[in-house]
Amino acid sequence: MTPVVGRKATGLVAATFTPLTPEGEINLSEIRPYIDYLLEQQGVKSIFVNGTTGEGMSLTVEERKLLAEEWCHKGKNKLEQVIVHVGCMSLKDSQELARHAAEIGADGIAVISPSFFKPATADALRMFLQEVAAAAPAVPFYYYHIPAVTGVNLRSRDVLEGIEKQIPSFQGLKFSGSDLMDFGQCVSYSPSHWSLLYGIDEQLLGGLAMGANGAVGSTYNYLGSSVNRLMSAFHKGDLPNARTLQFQVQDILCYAIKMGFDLAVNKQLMSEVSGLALGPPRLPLLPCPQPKAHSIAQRLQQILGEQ
Ligand SMILES: CC(=O)N[C@@H]([C@@H](O)[C@H](O)[C@H](O)CO)[C@@H](O)CC(=O)C(=O)O
Repeated sequence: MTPVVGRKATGLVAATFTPLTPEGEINLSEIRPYIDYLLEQQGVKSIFVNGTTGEGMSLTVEERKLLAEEWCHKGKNKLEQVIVHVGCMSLKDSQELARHAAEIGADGIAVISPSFFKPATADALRMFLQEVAAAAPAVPFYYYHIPAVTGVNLRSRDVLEGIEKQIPSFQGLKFSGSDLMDFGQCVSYSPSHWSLLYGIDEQLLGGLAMGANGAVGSTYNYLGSSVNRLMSAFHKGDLPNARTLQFQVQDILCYAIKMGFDLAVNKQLMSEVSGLALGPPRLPLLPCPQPKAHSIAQRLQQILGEQ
């Protein structure tokens, strides 16, 4: 089978939050202004939807389809890439979402490992990924590694072994892990058309040094402009400046962690910084008290103002 070679994803990719109404229903009307905010205020041109930040696993298949469709339609001719996360606990649900992503013209699909019944080996995980990818064979495919959330600690490098033979549409890896040796081994194994996207925002510089082509993360929703400068400084070889900008991200997150940082806080923080009405998270996540997010947003402005 001829390999599918998609456009290589590079630069910053915002892992989007899912806008909900105060009543907890998906709020599609907020998606157009959200895209405009990312482009105009943060200089972020690509998005990753229905992932961890988007509470994809807490949404129904139908809701995920509606959201993916809205992000793709409203992002058309504006965004560079819309990558849709289609991973589910059920292979059948993942295949349904993969087929749907193909129909709506997604630029890529990504799949996380199932985490209730976990794959016992890298081979088992690759077989799962292969079955999902086969449902949308013309759509560039990414494996999404996030061991702290899934509890699946298989080395990504083992998952990538021979993967293009099984998945001709394989396009890259979204690596949200802290094991830079495993990430480095993935980079050194990768053909040049793959895209290796790093996913721990507070240590992006380490990922870039190891060879990441870009980054996917939640904080690029509201720190994109600053992290774009970090990436440019790195690519120009200006490490002191890149480090200063990375330390700012770390200072913001350290403050947020002290205040009790989780996805609910992160989502409310994005609402505070952007002015978008993203609504509450979905249970079992509990809404973040507004003053907490407000305090983090103030610290963020202060730290960014200090540059
Ligand atoms: C566990 C987690 O949510 N990780 C985030 C990071 O962007 C994370 O929020 C950030 O590094 C702050 O810790 C991303 O890797 C997740 C992500 O890209 C996604 O939403 O799919």
